[in-house]
Amino acid sequence: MRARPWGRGAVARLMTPFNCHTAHASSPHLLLLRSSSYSLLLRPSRHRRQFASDSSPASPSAGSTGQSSHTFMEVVREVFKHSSAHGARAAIRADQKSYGFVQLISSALDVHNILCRKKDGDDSSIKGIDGTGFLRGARIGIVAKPSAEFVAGIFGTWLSGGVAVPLALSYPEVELLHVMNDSDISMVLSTKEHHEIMESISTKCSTGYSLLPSVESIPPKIESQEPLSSELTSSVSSLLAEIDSLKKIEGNDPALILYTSGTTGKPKGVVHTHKGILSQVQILTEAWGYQRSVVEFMPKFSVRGVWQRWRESYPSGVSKSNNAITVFTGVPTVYTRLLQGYDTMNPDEQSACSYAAKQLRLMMCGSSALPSPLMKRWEEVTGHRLLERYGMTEFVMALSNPLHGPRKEGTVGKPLPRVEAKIIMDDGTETKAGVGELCIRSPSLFREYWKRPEVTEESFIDGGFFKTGDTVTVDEDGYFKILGRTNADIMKVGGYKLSALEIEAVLLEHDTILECAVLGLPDEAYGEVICAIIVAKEDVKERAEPVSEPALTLQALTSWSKDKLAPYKIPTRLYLWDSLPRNAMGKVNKKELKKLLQV
Ligand SMILES: Nc1ncnc2c1ncn2[C@@H]1O[C@H](COP(=O)(O)OP(=O)(O)OP(=O)(O)O)[C@@H](O)[C@H]1O
Repeated sequence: MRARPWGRGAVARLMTPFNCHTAHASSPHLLLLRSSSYSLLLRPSRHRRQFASDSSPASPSAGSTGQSSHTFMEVVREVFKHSSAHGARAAIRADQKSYGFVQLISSALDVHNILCRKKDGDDSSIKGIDGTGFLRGARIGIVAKPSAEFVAGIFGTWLSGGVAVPLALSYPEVELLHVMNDSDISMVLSTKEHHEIMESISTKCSTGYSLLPSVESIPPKIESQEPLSSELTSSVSSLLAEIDSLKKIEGNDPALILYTSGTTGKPKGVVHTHKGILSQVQILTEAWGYQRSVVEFMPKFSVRGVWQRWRESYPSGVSKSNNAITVFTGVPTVYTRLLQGYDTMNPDEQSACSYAAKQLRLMMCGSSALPSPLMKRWEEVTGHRLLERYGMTEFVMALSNPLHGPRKEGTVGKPLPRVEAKIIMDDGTETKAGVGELCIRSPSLFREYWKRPEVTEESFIDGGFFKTGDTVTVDEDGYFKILGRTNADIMKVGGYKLSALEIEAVLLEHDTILECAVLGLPDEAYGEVICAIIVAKEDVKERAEPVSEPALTLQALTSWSKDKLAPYKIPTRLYLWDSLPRNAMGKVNKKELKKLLQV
């Protein structure tokens, strides 16, 4: 492994307790693309120069060359070059440590040497490697919590011409084996904490295995904006020369395979290209006003940890900290849990937390429907009207409520810049105001499902629009409303097509109901009947249990629903559960629930 490019002293002169932004992604595969799981924290740069949106859409480079880039790695390289001219820049924070581009690139080159076995001078045993040490699209599995090591692993794979396959830590072994075999992984890279398990699984799959090198962090309390020492400048130059000597990756080359969460079937490998990833970064930078920023990972979600981090960012009555968080994004369950934590605090803590949360620039929500009572309560507590957006593994983000302008409750907003959306009805014709399947065309669209050409073909309609499988409608202002997954949330009851999400939204207004899932169960007379699974609020449960009464009866629910839902939309079966089974994304797998309830 290469010696680190600088000594401690040199690093110490570099670092700036800096102002960029901080992001967390709970699931490694979403790191660069969508912080769709539980939180994304961003803080802005003091410098107004933007990472991508200040450039024209076709010219996303960091700006120093004025040339357009075709891959995210070219952008990273430009930023890296720029950093070397203006001093060190932190790019990532995790576990209270900062990591700059220089450290990340240095580590990425170490990864490249591991993958291509340059160190030993031997021919690599990696399947797919060519004579020049280029991986030619070989798949590299990466197992690491959200961390600098994870990022360096991805960058190192890309520098080597490989395709990164992030492997979720939460996968049970059988699913891990499915993903590794399906994507035909050549080598697995993992951090020390997963060494044992990953080495043994790699052996079972006859796959190469190596540890990810650890990334050196920037020592704390480093003066900001200090120019690089001459020693470091020459290290940077040699790193850049090393990168330049590598074979170039092209925009259309595959970069990532992300496995779908499997809500609607066995996980499929979604292949994203370098060009597509770069487009997604540009689109979101423009739509959500991202600036050059530091990404801060919170490897493990903690209610207390999030509130605490906001309070540290904005202490009451004192000016904000240098590392202040400015953007946060989560799935609805995250906001529910944050509010539960808030409710257990004393009034002083509550007011400090509310004050801190109010100071953030932006808070977003997505991945599943945001219940109205949750949206309202969050606004009361933090002053933030959550920006709801819609995304999917296949194109990452496509629709969003606006950064500036009305954020409409119950909708996911309009198409993002350069994204087109249309609604196709059952007969294949387009509707401008009716109900149908949402189809998306976007520069960020995936290329194909890995090794599933038929499924890929079936998923597109003429003109390159991708069929999302979601049933939607659009209002008079062009805001889209998600009615649900066509094959899981759309119920066919006595000739009516009903949206489970719409019924859930109404039920959640009931005082007793904390969470609910509505689904259709087979019925001979009606085709399907509406079934509601309900989790009652804690205080209601506590009152009901001692007197052995249910927290809610079907009769009570029916009479409450009468003036809120049409008669054919009122559930006719009710289950009271202690909790709803949710996957890592906080989603309920209705296909599984249906199987369970039909037994
Ligand atoms: N804001 C939102 N409101 C309602 N639903 C949403 C929202 N954002 C995303 N979704 C749902 O999440 C889906 C995309 O999630 P993801 O790509 O993880 O797939 P999945 O359905 O969870 O899994 P799989 O593709 O394996 O079936 C969308 O198709 C949509 O049904």
